[in-house]
Amino acid sequence: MAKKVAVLGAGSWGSVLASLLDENGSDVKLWSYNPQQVKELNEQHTNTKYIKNFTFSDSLVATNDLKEAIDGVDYILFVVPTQVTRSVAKQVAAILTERNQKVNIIHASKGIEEKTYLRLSQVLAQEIDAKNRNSISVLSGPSQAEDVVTHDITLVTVASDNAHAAEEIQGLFMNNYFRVYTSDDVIGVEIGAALKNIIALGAGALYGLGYKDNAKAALMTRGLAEISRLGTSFGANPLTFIGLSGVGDIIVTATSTNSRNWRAGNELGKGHSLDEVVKNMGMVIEGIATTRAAYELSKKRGVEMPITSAIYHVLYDGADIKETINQLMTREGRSEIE
Ligand SMILES: NC(=O)C1=CN([C@@H]2O[C@H](COP(=O)(O)OP(=O)(O)OC[C@H]3O[C@@H](n4cnc5c(N)ncnc54)[C@H](OP(=O)(O)O)[C@@H]3O)[C@@H](O)[C@H]2O)C=CC1
Ligand SMILES: O=C(CO)COP(=O)(O)O
Repeated sequence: MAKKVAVLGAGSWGSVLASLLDENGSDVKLWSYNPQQVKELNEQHTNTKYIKNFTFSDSLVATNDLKEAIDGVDYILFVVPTQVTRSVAKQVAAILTERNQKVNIIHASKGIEEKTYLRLSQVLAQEIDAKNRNSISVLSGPSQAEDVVTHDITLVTVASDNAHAAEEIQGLFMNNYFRVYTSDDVIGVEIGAALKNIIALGAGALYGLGYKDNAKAALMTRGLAEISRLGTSFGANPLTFIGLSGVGDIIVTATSTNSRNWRAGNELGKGHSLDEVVKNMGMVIEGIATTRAAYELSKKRGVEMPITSAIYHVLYDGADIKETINQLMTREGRSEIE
């Protein structure tokens, strides 16, 4: 029997994942808090603000009513921006508790919550009572929505606290263009996914400033080194960082001109202000808040993260980008592997 899935968040990624699940035969409800967007999805079968030149199948149903969206579902997939995940989870939790309903939770968002420094599986575990959930899983990897919607070959990972749930979710999403691997390293997958956005911002900025391929490779490689340092300090498996949600996602996000983080960095590199960049993007640029969260987290944990720190000072202290790059390059020499 078809699994019932509620997809919460109808931005680029939520609507494309909902479409993929619908295509795979799941019974999908796509929830958006924006009634205009729901109307457009149900009547025109388009989502023009977020996914250009694409018509969704008329079997994909959107709703503005959260109670209706999650009624009787097997899975709830959260795909709202990181910093609003807690508020949506609170609303979901109240409904599940009232109905005494038990579900499997998945999220596909990429970030660290500001102030609490929590990964999203931790946020969801705090908000949704254990008696209302069987499992919490994260779906992540190099997967630009714009490429998934055109059926480009895409490989991702589902990491879970429950091996059986990971395999079920793998089956739910897999098809001939979307291949899913399982993992038990929730910490590594979430940290890799969240922090690669910082590196994508940096890669875009380097490009905007006129730096070339060597600079990009340097940033991506040393960026991954510091992400791994932070991740392993929390107990992540180091091998996760050379997998899809580590190096894989850095490659796509730090090189794709579709990446919002890369594009934002590029605009900053060309001299535009952060306010201007955020205003013109009209979509979430997760790396901005996650840079601050990761910077503060690295200080608290005593983990050295020079690239994150440099990008933090550019974003939040108005530091000059060229001068910041010069400071990074002229630090004392050291061994590559420490
Ligand atoms: N886009 C991609 O290719 C990929 C994105 N991701 C991750 O998925 C997550 C979502 O990204 P994406 O879909 O691209 O983001 P978008 O900016 O495209 O869309 C965000 C969606 O969230 C909605 N939203 C904003 N605030 C709230 C709120 N308070 N409550 C409910 N809904 C809200 C927006 O509605 P409104 O329009 O009304 O503001 C919009 O529908 C991010 O963490 C991102 O890193 C992961 C892999 C790929
Ligand atoms: O995470 C992504 C691809 O894997 C999408 O990144 P952006 O949010 O930068 O577009």
